[in-house]
Amino acid sequence: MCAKVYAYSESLDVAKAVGALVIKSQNKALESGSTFKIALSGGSLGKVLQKALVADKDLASQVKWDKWEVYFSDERIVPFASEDSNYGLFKNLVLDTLPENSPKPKVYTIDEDLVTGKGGQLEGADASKDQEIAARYQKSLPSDAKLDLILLGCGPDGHTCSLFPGHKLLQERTELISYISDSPKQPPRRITFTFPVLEKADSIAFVAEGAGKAPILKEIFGDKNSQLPSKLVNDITTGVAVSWFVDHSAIEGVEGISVSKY
Ligand SMILES: O=C1O[C@H](COP(=O)(O)O)[C@@H](O)[C@H](O)[C@H]1O
Repeated sequence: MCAKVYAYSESLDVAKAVGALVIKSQNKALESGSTFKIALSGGSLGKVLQKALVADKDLASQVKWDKWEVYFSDERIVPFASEDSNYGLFKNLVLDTLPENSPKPKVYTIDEDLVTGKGGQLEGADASKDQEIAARYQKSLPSDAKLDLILLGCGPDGHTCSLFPGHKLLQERTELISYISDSPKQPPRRITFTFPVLEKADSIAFVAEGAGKAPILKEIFGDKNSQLPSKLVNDITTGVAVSWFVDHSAIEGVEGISVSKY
């Protein structure tokens, strides 16, 4: 495992470091291409992105939104207006706060019509529909499925994206985006990146903060035999650069890491 760990005492400093990584990754992508392909997660990452890309005026001034192509590493199968929507979180905390005249990114979302049907209400669980939602989202990926940067969270159980411990999706090698109907974390219906997409990325960065994450980070970094999803991402050997941006409370008592400052 060669994941780099960047640790800070203050949450704002974590956000600033994540913002600096995003800008560095953006500029690297634009040296050789016309767009910056980034995948975002939901959960606690929402507020980190708001601090990094909106509230921090220096970093915000460096974001070339019109060059961005935004994907979601996982998405809950709920209406966009739901508080559970990862897209809805990014829209509320970042997109809707951009100035009226600001360039806007191209954002790839799941097909909400498939989520709500004609009635506009969330329809019941239906594996074939969730498979269709995943398949359609997979079609929105770049043809080579290569993303420049994937920002991931790490749940208290070690899940990342919507890849949960012990789930068969950890072994999925064909579908780039698959679905889960029985997520152990609410809501139950989700789509998620699978490892073939993660393995193709140029760079992956986890963001994990708070003492509540220390126990799982102890396993992720301390147990070489751990099969936790976040640990398996650390173990990817396809050349993707994996890093962690944490606060000191999240790594309290965690062994097996050498801490840097970004
Ligand atoms: O359910 C989810 O959880 C993970 C981790 O969230 P966090 O709040 O513990 O950082 C998140 O990365 C993922 O996008 C989300 O669907």
